[in-house]
Amino acid sequence: MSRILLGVNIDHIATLRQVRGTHYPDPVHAAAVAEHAGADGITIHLREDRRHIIDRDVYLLAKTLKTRMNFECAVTEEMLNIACDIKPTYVCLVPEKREELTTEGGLDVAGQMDKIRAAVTRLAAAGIKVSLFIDADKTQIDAAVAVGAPYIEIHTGCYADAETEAEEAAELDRIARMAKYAHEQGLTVNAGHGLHYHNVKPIAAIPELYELNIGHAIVARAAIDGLDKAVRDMKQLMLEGRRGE
Ligand SMILES: CC(=O)[C@@H](O)[C@H](O)COP(=O)(O)O
Ligand SMILES: NCC(=O)COP(=O)(O)O
Repeated sequence: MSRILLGVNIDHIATLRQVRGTHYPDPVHAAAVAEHAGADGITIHLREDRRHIIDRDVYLLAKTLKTRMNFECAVTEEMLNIACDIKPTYVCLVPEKREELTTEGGLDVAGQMDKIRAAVTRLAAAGIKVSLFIDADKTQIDAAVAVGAPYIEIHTGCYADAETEAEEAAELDRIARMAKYAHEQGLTVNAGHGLHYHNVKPIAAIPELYELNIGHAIVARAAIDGLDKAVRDMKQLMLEGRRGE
């Protein structure tokens, strides 16, 4: 049985911080905890609107991570400049829409080959391993090979959002077939988006997948699992305050 790796996406630790403009919770701290718990890598998405991860996080994490950074970003001059400056182990190029709630689909590599090839070439020249976040689609896989990307990440959002068992099974089958196809083309194949504790096992069973990137569900689980201690700690501090301690 081959190994499958977990990249923990900590974007939504930063979301909690940004919605209140506080200094906590700190994604740098969260990354250290995730690494201690066995994360094989840390994924962050520096969105152009800085809605969660901010530049300060990226630069600090580049210094503090013990594993490796998977830096997700849009294909813009600003983001490519930051990537080449910090030189993470991986850069995953993703599509971005300003108003979207979350990433809605894969990058259209086939529709902008020259632009993506130039970005891949530039990042590779800086010593970065480049991944393309794409749908489980043969045309996009062929395009990823053609532009010289060594990695892809298959967008699992359609599988995660499936409303019926039949739809979910069809999406799983498509992801499994395309992971095999991409692997046969020489690509290292990752997957992610929308994976959670009830849908991850069938995806993890696909033998060609090298790593899964999972964030929202892990952060959500942490909030519930940590709530008991968090309430107890607050009550204890209140008691100490009342006693004048
Ligand atoms: C590309 C991807 O799937 C992740 O970066 C995800 O998008 C992070 O969460 P948000 O979409 O909420 O920024
Ligand atoms: N690229 C997918 C990712 O990093 C995590 O996505 P999600 O688990 O937060 O939906």
